[in-house]
Amino acid sequence: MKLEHIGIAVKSLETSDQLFSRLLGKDFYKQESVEREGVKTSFYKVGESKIELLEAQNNESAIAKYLDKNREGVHHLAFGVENILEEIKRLENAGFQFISKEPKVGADNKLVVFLHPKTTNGVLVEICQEKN
Ligand SMILES: CC[C@H](C(=O)O)C(=O)SCCNC(=O)CCNC(=O)[C@H](O)C(C)(C)COP(=O)(O)OP(=O)(O)OC[C@H]1O[C@@H](n2cnc3c(N)ncnc32)[C@H](O)[C@@H]1OP(=O)(O)O
Ligand SMILES: [Co+2]
Repeated sequence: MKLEHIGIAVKSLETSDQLFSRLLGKDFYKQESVEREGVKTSFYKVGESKIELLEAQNNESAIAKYLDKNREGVHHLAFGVENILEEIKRLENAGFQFISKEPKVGADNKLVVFLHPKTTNGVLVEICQEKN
């Protein structure tokens, strides 16, 4: 398992891209929209890990709802695993609760599931695996 990315909820990708490019001294390597999640993302490589900036594309988006109640900032931690189905079994046996147990297509060529923050010490956790 590795820290695959840190997801940061932002109001404006354009504004935050300028800030993070200045902060990291590099531009995003990819921008991608995930229709199902109603988000547009920018990805920045930071060593072995990544920063994922997320802007809501509609009011139904989890990011929109999050920003209705919270200021911009760290939204989730994503852990990369070799086999997401095995990891789901291990985590379920370990007592963690999933928002949905069915892996879905995420951004940056991944399959993703999310654990509910009420079972992860208040931190929204994404589990992701490279799509073959
Ligand atoms: C997949 C594309 C991309 C990728 O990397 O590939 C992404 O990362 S997309 C990221 C955006 N999508 C998601 O976050 C999907 C999973 N999230 C959800 O399903 C919801 O956001 C959920 C279930 C975590 C919360 O939704 P809900 O409608 O229940 O919102 P509430 O405001 O009522 O929150 C309930 C409860 O959870 C706490 N909460 C909500 N969001 C977070 C968060 N990001 N981190 C920590 N805690 C969170 C909230 O404070 C409430 O707690 P309570 O004690 O009940 O007040
Ligand atoms: Co993510």
